Amino acid sequence: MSQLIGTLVILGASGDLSARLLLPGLAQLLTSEPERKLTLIGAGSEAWDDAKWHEVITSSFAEENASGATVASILEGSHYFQADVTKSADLQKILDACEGVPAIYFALPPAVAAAACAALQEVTLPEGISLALEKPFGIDEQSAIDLNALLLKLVPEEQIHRVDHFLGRSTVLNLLGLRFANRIFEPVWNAEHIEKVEIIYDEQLALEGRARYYDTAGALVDMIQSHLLQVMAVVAMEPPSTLRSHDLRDAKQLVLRATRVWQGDAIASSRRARYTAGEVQGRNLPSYVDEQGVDPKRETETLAEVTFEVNTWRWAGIPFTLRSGKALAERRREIVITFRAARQLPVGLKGHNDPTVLRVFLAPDQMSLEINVNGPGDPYELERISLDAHFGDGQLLAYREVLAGILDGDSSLSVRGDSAVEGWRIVAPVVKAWHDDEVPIDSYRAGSEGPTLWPRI
Ligand SMILES: NC(=O)C1=CN([C@@H]2O[C@H](COP(=O)(O)OP(=O)(O)OC[C@H]3O[C@@H](n4cnc5c(N)ncnc54)[C@H](OP(=O)(O)O)[C@@H]3O)[C@@H](O)[C@H]2O)C=CC1
Ligand SMILES: O=C1O[C@H](COP(=O)(O)O)[C@@H](O)[C@H](O)[C@H]1O
Repeated sequence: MSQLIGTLVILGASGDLSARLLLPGLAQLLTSEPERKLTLIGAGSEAWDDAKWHEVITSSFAEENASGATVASILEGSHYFQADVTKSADLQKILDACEGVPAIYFALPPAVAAAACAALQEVTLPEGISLALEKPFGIDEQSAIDLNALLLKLVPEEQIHRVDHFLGRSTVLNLLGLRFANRIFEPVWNAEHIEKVEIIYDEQLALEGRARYYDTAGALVDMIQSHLLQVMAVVAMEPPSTLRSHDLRDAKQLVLRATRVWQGDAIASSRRARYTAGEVQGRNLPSYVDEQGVDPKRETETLAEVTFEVNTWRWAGIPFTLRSGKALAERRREIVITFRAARQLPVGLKGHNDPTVLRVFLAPDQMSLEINVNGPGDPYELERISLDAHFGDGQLLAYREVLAGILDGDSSLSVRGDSAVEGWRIVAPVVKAWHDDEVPIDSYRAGSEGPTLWPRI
């Protein structure tokens, strides 16, 4: 750890991301690495004072049982600024109060974050300042290109962190270790031996009061355009020679550049649906369209599934299906690699020649390898077993890793500008087909496994 940043400024400090994810992540980081020295500044439109801000920090830190001298000093030295962060004068005042090199975290709605970046053009920026932006980065390919151009007028690429907390996950690093530190996987990690790849992120959580953002995004933009395509890029990348930022990001970008909707047919290779009233884990949920702040005319999907192809020598012809949805029966967060079945079973072996399946589970980090063995009983009869393993500590918060990257100036796990644009390019045909109503919006009961007619993956 060699920390470059002296002050972390959270713009949008009164929002959900700040209280629920950023502050607990910071608490975990500072508790486990007490040698870090940091000043924390919060800014937002709410008329809070320092006392109210300290209350918010204290309550978020308590969730992680934060303790230690750094944690105490954070509270003591932290200030809150009521500000309109789209005004240069307000931003200048905040930056003038920073100690050491600041990092600005834009925990703001995307349009406000873009306006705040525009306002930074009129501000004197301290040398070395880092800018951390949340997803969605822009609202389409062109706006992402424009936002990149604006950011690059302010700071060099190395000082921009386009946060994708799925890349902060130790699971993704575990995936690299699994693939590249074992001789048994890499030689079969290709179209010759793999039949299909699925990346599934089913949530039991529903809208959770986030209509203001979610109703204009939907599951495709919220999860597939950003997080799941990034995870797919890690699954499909060529072996990087180092884990340094350039190598890792180049390898991911090569995958994304080669990716398009399956057979170029956005209508046939995508599905969308929206939940109706139901019960999830004992919670009664209204229909999505009846949630406060939702405009039913937008036809926002809460479940999206899209199949892509990666047109490289390694992957040509292999479907990569990405799915994510809310208010589903089960929480499923897994990467499923289905291998091709054995070419031929020796005559005499009975039972199914089921393909080997490798499942990598995301948070908590686990894996299972489902294989055929000659189990107990009839030794000629094949049986299915699963070799299960837990990767290290499943308790690390993704935002702890995100914040560590920002504070240490390590952008290897954040999304590079060209990658952010590529994500929009890849999903654009699906966005258009859905917008033009060429793919019907199905429905599913909250607490179910999804629309009954959808094949289960
Ligand atoms: N919440 C989550 O689970 C996740 C969120 N994200 C991303 O994080 C970002 C923020 O999301 P979230 O926290 O949920 O959103 P919220 O709406 O909860 O918070 C946004 C905050 O920004 C403030 N704000 C808006 N406009 C201004 C302004 N002009 N000046 C100062 N403050 C302003 C809001 O204040 P006010 O309410 O007073 O307008 C609010 O405190 C989004 O890009 C989202 O996609 C990413 C991953 C997960
Ligand atoms: O970015 C987002 O991610 C969460 C899912 O991530 P998790 O780490 O909280 O499981 C998702 O619920 C949310 O809609 C999305 O904006």
